[in-house]
Amino acid sequence: QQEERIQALEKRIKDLEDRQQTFPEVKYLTYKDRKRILVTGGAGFVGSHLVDRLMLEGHEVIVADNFFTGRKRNIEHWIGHENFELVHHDIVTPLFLEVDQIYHLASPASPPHYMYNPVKTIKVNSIGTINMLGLARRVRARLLFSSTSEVYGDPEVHPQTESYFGNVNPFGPRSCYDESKRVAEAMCYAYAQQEGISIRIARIFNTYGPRMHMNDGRVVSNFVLQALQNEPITIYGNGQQTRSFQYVSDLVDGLIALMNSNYSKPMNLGNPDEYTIEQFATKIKDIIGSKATLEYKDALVDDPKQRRPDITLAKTWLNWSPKVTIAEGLNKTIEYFRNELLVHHHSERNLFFPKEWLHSSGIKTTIPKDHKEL
Ligand SMILES: O=c1ccn([C@@H]2O[C@H](COP(=O)(O)OP(=O)(O)O[C@H]3OC[C@@H](O)[C@H](O)[C@H]3O)[C@@H](O)[C@H]2O)c(=O)[nH]1
Repeated sequence: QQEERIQALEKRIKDLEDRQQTFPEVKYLTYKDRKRILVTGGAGFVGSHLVDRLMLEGHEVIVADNFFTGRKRNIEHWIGHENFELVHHDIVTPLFLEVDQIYHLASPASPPHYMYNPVKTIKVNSIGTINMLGLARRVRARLLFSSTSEVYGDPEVHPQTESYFGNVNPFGPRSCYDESKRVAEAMCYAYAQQEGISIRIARIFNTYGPRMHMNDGRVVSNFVLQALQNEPITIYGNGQQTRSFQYVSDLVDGLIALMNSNYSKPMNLGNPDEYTIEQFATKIKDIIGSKATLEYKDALVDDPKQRRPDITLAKTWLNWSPKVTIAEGLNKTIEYFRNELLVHHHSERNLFFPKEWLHSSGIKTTIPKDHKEL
């Protein structure tokens, strides 16, 4: 009987040991170099990739997220790490923290998500941004605002330069997003002028990659999931509208470079690699080798007809340009969604961690067991 009890205890100890969390090894920064950084929307698609990079670089990171579109599992590999903190918070109510930098990313970004609750979309970008600028003023932190290519609306200038004022419908289904992002840019300008706040504005163009939600509804995740399941690929309108797609790691490089630069006017961050939506559907279908057919649906109201960033400013000021080709980026994304489709139980995890980042900047790493190489 004693023997049995010892065996049971040994099993319990082993189970507990197996459950122990291991973290990717982060760089050590001294207190002089280590920053305390708030990432609003840090559990979202772009936010979580940014958090990975800031953590690996050795900073203290606080994520504030209301989990409207963000997910705990995007950042769960950092929960418990001494440099990391997750706050379940909706920034429409003020937040009092002591930080050096704020990456203000909180906002639904996919058209079906931001149109789902347009009042909330307006609130997060207006009241939420005022609250974050107020926080920046109180603690004298620098704030980077994640603006969007949608400030150009349905552009009549192509490619879009930062000096173009845009062609936005102020009264339509997209206006909750486009106009609230525009007013947020105006708020950043006003706070910089009136209160001396250090601000950065990234106008982010279409971005894709692992950790996009299965229900995201944007074109990349829709087409990849449809092609993988041999379901009809839904093209809105005639498919002749264009978009230019950047892989998420390029965007993260750009965001960090912009934050740490001395450039305080709006800057485009995107990949000028432009496709019609019809071409893009065929491309994804071919890479996957899918039998899916193309299905043409009604066009969306006010859907921009063309979009491509002019990235001269980012090249000049940040020495930044996108590195990941569409083939590389799509392969990683397709692999991620393939794994997502295999998950049937909560215990089957599909945690994505970008391993290539672990090997950059000489960071020595321990890779958590659950993380799948893509
Ligand atoms: O299933 C789909 C989804 C989308 N589309 C089309 O594909 C194009 C791209 O649509 P997405 O929904 O991916 O993204 P949009 O370009 O409309 O908006 C995006 O712009 C830049 C960012 O700020 C935001 O992430 C998002 O608002 C649109 O023309 C859309 O009509 C389809 O044809 N089929």
